[in-house]
Amino acid sequence: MKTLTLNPISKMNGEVHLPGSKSISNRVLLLAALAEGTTHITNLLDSDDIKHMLNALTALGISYTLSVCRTKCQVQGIGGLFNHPHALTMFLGNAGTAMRPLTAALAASNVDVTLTGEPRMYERPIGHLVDALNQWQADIRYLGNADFPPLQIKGKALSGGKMQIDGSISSQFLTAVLMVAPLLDGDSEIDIIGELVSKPYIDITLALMQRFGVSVQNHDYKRFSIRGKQVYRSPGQWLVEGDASSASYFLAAAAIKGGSIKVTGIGKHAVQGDIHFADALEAMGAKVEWGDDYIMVTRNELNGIDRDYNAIPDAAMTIATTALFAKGPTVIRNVYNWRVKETDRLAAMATELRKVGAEVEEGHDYIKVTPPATLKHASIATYNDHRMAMCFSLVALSDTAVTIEDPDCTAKTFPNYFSLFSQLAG
Ligand SMILES: O=C(O)C1=C[C@@H](OP(=O)(O)O)[C@@H](O)[C@H](O)C1
Ligand SMILES: C=C(OP(=O)(O)O)C(=O)O
Repeated sequence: MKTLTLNPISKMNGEVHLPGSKSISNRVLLLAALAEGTTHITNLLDSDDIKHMLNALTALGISYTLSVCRTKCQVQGIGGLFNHPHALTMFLGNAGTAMRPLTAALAASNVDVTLTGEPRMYERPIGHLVDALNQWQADIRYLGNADFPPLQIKGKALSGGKMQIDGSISSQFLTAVLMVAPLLDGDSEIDIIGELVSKPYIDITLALMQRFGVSVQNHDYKRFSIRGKQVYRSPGQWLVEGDASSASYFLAAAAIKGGSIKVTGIGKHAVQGDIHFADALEAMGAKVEWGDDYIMVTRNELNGIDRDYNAIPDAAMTIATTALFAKGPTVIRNVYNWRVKETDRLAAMATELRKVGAEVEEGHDYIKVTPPATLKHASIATYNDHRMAMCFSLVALSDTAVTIEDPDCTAKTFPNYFSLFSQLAG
């Protein structure tokens, strides 16, 4: 297996222009395909998750042109739901932002599609979404285990109406039904069962739908009302914000071993909740400066903090390895759904943090990290989880090297992460 050893780094400094947000890239591609008009997207993310969405759109007959660098894309919208005469099979890798929204959009389209993915995708639950769509009389079958992909979808016109959806495991299920609801014949009223997780991702969905001309009434994240028979209209140009989750590794690196690092492409007005990772770093002691199009972090003494990270589950992983450099313990709370992402992230994080010498308490939905006096060299297993690989690069900001197994797993969201990270070292 390929490994990458990062030698100890004494200082991190510089500026990074962030690749486009994964969450926004895949939403905009889908909305642009369903909209009337042409959407000219710039700063599109070029990574595996986005390739899966693009391949799905190709299979469905959507016309688009992609620039050579794959960060500019011009999408010709079809002004409504998909319509494809032949049965299709689509491989969606491990991209939640492709699998979940496409499941809802295809269930309401004139298509016959089998959705497949990587082995881990077959362990990531989708039952809450399928149960919800069944209340609208969708025809979706499990081809493997009940409640998990692969799925067979015989799409047909759905008329919307009342729906109850469980929001306690993933917000992506709600995102999926919100995006399709305006295109149905009838009005929809969606009630959330349980406490909705990862709420800021719903804000991203609603903000993007708004830019495509459709508004949703949000009753305190407990009920959503959407009129049917609407049309998405392309806003014309779309500049994708930088990826705030990807920014977290650089901002944490600055907090630990700056100097200062400035990330550009996101700023104080960004729509992604993960920009608030910078608030957590500030609460730990780092200095943070916010601009319209940048966030800059400067090193300071770091202290462990105890927080609820339900709103920012992806960036919260970066707090777990930043904790190795803080005084006192750090507690990351209310992240049960780490267990159903690229790997069981609570278990993986606990195992790998212990390898570098940390004392770790792994709870049902939290992790407590107490740093060691000195870090130990270790070979870090990454579980085909891009964020495990990126988080553990921070261990090199010590007097100890770190070896990252299968570093190429960052291709899911950030193929050139390690080269950008190394450029800031010195
Ligand atoms: O909607 C999105 O773009 C995402 C929502 C989050 O998932 P959950 O809602 O499952 O927590 C996040 O972890 C994922 O990386 C992207
Ligand atoms: C959970 C993640 O991905 P997905 O969009 O596949 O859910 C992630 O990127 O951390």
